Amino acid sequence: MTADRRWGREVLSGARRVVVKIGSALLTNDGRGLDDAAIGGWVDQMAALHRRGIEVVLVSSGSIAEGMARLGWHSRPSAVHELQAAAAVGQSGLSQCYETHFARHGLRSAQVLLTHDDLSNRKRYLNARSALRTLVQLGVVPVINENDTVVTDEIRFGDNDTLGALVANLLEADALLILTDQEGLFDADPRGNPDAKLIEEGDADDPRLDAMAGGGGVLGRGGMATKLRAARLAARSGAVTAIASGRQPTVLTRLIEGESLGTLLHPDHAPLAARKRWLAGQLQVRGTLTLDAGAVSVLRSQGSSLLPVGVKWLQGSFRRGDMVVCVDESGARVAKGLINYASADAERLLGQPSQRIAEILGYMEAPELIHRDNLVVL
Ligand SMILES: Nc1ncnc2c1ncn2[C@@H]1O[C@H](COP(=O)(O)OP(=O)(O)O)[C@@H](O)[C@H]1O
Ligand SMILES: N[C@@H](CCC(=O)OP(=O)(O)O)C(=O)O
Repeated sequence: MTADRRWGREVLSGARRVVVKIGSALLTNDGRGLDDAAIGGWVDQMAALHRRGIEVVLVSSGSIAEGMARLGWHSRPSAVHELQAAAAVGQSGLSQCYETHFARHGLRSAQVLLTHDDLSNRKRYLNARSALRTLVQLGVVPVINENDTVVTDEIRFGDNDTLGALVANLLEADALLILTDQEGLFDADPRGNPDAKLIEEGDADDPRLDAMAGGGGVLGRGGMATKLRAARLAARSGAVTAIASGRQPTVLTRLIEGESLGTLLHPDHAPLAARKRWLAGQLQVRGTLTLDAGAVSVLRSQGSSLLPVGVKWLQGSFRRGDMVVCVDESGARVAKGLINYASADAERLLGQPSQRIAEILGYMEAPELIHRDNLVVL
């Protein structure tokens, strides 16, 4: 993957707006509260980027670890309400820590806590976008985390890599810089494979990367699997993703200067329109449609709407307007979109030409199951 040199590191040198994500594996002293000195070092680097005129948005984990330390808890609780309480206590500490360090550079920071709902409801998504844009225009560094105290397990980002990518989409950032406890993405998890080799550069959508990226460590949540997924999401708005060690001295400045450090994952396609990116970022999917080969081909090659005639099977219980995923006959994901019919009605339309919809259902909402404006090919 390093042999293909069509990309180049210089893309980072031209970045005007970056999202920096700092993971749990780095932020805490082995799970015992925040590593204040290390955080101070990253803030120094972010301030240096800011001085160069680069807009910086930070996504930072660490609330639960800091909350546990403040509450004197030695092991991570498993009960949700305890985790939520720890997050509430720890988030103040996290915010305070960043504020103090940014203030040393004369910079203001702002705490922004988001939930999946904030980004899946289109109105709230647009609100979040304008608030964040305003903060950035004011020269403030937004410090974003998931609002762990109010989210339920069913609908959460869980890992902050995904949140970082969605923020990169939201703000059309040029780059997502993920700092973690490894030098980058290796061809196998270096924890169990001492001979694993660093992937220096690649295409975010390269399917060969899937087998390499494993799960997370004790403190982190998603591991490389969620970082790879984040790179793919970020690529949808044209952002390049760097995954690098937060322990490398001046890692952020060196990345921006184009130094060969960590892993760089490039977008392989033109950025999607904002609405399609929003669709792609939706995590909650209510049903699955299995498409025949013809439907898969027109969706992929022509960006067509999905008609009932091309759908073979359906799973799940959903309402009109819910998000469903479309797969091919081997189960591989092809597209996602908002469906025009509830599952009970959609079921009756499978394999049928659109002209028969009114006759079968007694009404016709639309000739297609998913209109192409509401469909994103994955
Ligand atoms: N192919 C891989 N290359 C590098 N790290 C990997 C790989 N697969 C799994 N990992 C693991 O991912 C971990 C980093 O992810 P995680 O623990 O979630 O950290 P963070 O809190 O920074 O998101 C590493 O400690 C590493 O053990
Ligand atoms: N939102 C959580 C962090 C989630 C998390 O650990 O994510 P990650 O840093 O991607 O492994 C917190 O602040 O504790």
